[in-house]
Amino acid sequence: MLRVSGLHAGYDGGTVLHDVGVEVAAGEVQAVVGRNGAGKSTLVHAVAGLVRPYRGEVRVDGVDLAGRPAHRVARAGVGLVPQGRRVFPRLTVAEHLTLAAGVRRRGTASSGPRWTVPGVLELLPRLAERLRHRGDQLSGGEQQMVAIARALLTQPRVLLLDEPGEGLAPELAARVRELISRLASAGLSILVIEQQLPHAIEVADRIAVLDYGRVVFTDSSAAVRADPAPVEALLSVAGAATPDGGVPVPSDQEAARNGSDPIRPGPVGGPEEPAPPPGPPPVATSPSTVTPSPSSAP
Ligand SMILES: Nc1ncnc2c1ncn2[C@@H]1O[C@H](COP(=O)(O)OP(=O)(O)OP(=O)(O)O)[C@@H](O)[C@H]1O
Repeated sequence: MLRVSGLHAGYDGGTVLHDVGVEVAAGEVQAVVGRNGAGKSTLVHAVAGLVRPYRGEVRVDGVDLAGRPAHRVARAGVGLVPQGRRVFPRLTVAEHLTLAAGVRRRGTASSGPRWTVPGVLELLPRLAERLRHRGDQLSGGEQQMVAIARALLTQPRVLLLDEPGEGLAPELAARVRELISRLASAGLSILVIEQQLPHAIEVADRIAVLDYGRVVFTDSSAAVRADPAPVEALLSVAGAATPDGGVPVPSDQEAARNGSDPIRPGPVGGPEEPAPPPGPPPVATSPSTVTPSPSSAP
């Protein structure tokens, strides 16, 4: 399982994530939604070891990985499907898979499925037809499949997906969400960044909203489906660019919640400051409805 607690992270001394906490049980899908620039990718990168947290814990099956470099985090069982896929243009699909299969995981044997190249090709049959194609000859969907296959071949217990449907045709994005559900059924803990709330509700067991680097809402997808208004309200200001295309001005309440002045600072907000009190939305605690089934590998 993945347990992130008290996570503060950012860039060049500026803080983007403030006291972030999130838990993902084995077999569970946790979606994180939030407005542009809320810190979603930073969260994924901090978990994956690509951004070094200032403080806080990133525990995978009880072992704190915070501050370890990305390759060691990967070896400890965290797979990343990055935003934009990051497929190598000159390598073939087969080469991508061979490289990934060569990454050895340290530590105890995985309780989940052990992924092999034939296994991922069975899961993603389209790739079997494209083994000789180079990265730059693949469609966006095929590149996404390569990115997922590559992550699975590192034998993750935790899978992080940063906007996996981005740039894909709706039908293909829906297939990726189906695939995510199947991977969770195989026992993985999955943290997925989703831009669209309906997609998050569809794919996830639980939803968390990140706003200005803080978790301001968390509840089951079922609860959000039944009453999406609170989350929609948190996300709605997202598109509210000012008429002149400038920086949106948060309400006073929002500014108070963020402990900042009403005009949002740029990417790095100066030296790290003590986190102001957490925002008002309650943090729900309803349990996951998913039963892990590690033995049901696809
Ligand atoms: N490498 C970086 N160096 C400095 N600042 C960064 C860097 N990456 C992101 N940021 C800043 O951190 C903040 C959070 O960015 P992040 O990419 O985590 O947000 P996001 O919620 O994923 O946004 P989006 O939905 O637009 O992808 C933004 O203000 C962004 O400009």
